[in-house]
Formats: sequence, C-alpha cells, structure tokens
Amino acid sequence: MTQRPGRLVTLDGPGGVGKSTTLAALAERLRDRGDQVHTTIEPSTSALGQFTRANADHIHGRALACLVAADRYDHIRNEIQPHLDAGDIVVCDRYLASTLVVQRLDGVPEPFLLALNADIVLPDLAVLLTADPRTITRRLTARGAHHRFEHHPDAPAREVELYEQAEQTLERLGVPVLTVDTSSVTPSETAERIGNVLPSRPGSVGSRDGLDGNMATP
Ligand SMILES: Nc1ncnc2c1ncn2[C@@H]1O[C@H](COP(=O)(O)OP(=O)(O)O)[C@@H](O)[C@H]1O
Ligand SMILES: Cc1cn([C@H]2C[C@H](O)[C@@H](COP(=O)(O)OP(=O)(O)O)O2)c(=O)[nH]c1=O
Repeated sequence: MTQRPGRLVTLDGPGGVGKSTTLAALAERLRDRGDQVHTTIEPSTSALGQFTRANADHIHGRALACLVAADRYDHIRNEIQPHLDAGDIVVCDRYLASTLVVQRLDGVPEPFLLALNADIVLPDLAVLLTADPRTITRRLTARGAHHRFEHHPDAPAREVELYEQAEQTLERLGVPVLTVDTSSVTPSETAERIGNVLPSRPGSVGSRDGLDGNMATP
C-alpha cells in the first residue's frame, strides 16, 4: 500500500507505439473528471535530462544506463516526488520499463539495471502500450524515427518481445501492470481504459483496489 497522496502512472512501449499521443489523451480525460494531473517525460526536461536525450545516440551501454538512472533520481527528487506529495496523478512518458527494454537492446544485463534503479519510486500503475510490430513500423515510418533505437527494421518486434519480459520483471517487483494493445483502438479509447483502473481521487477510493496484478492483456 502506497503512503503518498498522489499516484505515479508510467507509460512505456516501443518507439512509435503511441505513448506521447496517449499521454495527452489520458491527461485530458483525467482533468475532465476533476483530477489534478502533472505530466512529465523521461529523459526529463532538466539540464541532466536534456544532456541525456541529446547524447543517447553517442553514449552507449552501461554509461547510458547510469546517465538515465541519474536523471531519474534527479527527476524524482525535484519534480515527481513534490507532485506526488501535492496529491497529483503524475503521468510519466517512459520510466523504468523503458530502461528494462532500451538498455537491454544496448547490451546491458537486467541485474545491473535493477541494481541501478533499486531506490527509485516505483509506479502505482505501469501502463505498457503494445501493438502488432507492423502497426508500430507504420506509425514510426509516418512519424519518423527519432533515435538509434528506432532505426533497425526489426526494432518494433524486438521491443515488443522485451516489453513482454519487462512486464514479468515489474510484476516480480510488485508493480501493477496494465498492458494495452493499441493496434486497433484510438488513443482516447486507450486513455479511457487506463482512466477506468485509476481511482478518481488519489488515496480515497479503496486504495489500490483493481491495481494489483496484470489487469488486462486484450
Ligand atoms: N491508436 C493509437 N494510439 C496512439 N498513437 C497512434 C494510434 N494510432 C496512430 N497513432 C499515431 O502513431 C504515431 C506515433 O505516436 P507517438 O505518440 O509519437 O509515439 P511514441 O511516443 O510511442 O514514440 C503518431 O503519429 C500517432 O498519431
Ligand atoms: C526513459 C529512457 C530513455 N532512453 C533514451 C532512448 C532515446 O534515445 C531517448 C529518448 O527516447 P524517446 O522518448 O523515444 O524520444 P522521442 O520523444 O524523441 O521519441 O532516451 C533510454 O535509453 N532509457 C530510458 O530508460
């Protein structure tokens, strides 16, 4: 049971699956029903986050893993935790699950990643967006690849597979996971499904009822 007044909801999934688009739809839905929402992103918008994002194509493996983790601890201390303390639903575009996938694509073993992230604030709900790899490739092609992890033609299929493994790891850590296949649903339908499993007033509706275990894999 979480003791903080707010909730941390994270959105992860393969590049181009629709995280940013879904985050905007989710924030709108939660605000429309009266929730206090703070949206954020990793790498964060701090100087360290901007450095990480700008250099992620040149810094590799364990070094990038450390940089991403350092940015995460800084992000938690200066932005996430204050908003949780204020009772906000904090919705973060990429978090621990991305590390468990992107850094593994970069050859970093999972135990090293878990050790680096051992003291982070765990999500109250980790949403994993997935889709048919061909659908992801289509979305990625239409939007354009942003970084080296999105350029390989097999990236979407490999990422889908690694997110399935990350789901098991998150569950072992006790993190409630909601997996949504976005292949044939709109961002607003995805947002509705996420909103449906989040209590409207943080801390007031049956605490974590409905948030334990993997609630949906359509
Ligand atoms: N059902 C859907 N859910 C989310 N995004 C979708 C969906 N269908 C198409 N898209 C499109 O996919 C593209 C990639 O979305 P984006 O949010 O940038 O992905 P990500 O943040 O995961 O890299 C966008 O052009 C978005 O409009
Ligand atoms: C959150 C996170 C990001 N990254 C890297 C991957 C990318 O190079 C970069 C940002 O990814 P991404 O959010 O996909 O960028 P964009 O918003 O431009 O599509 O940060 C990691 O390596 N590990 C992580 O845990």
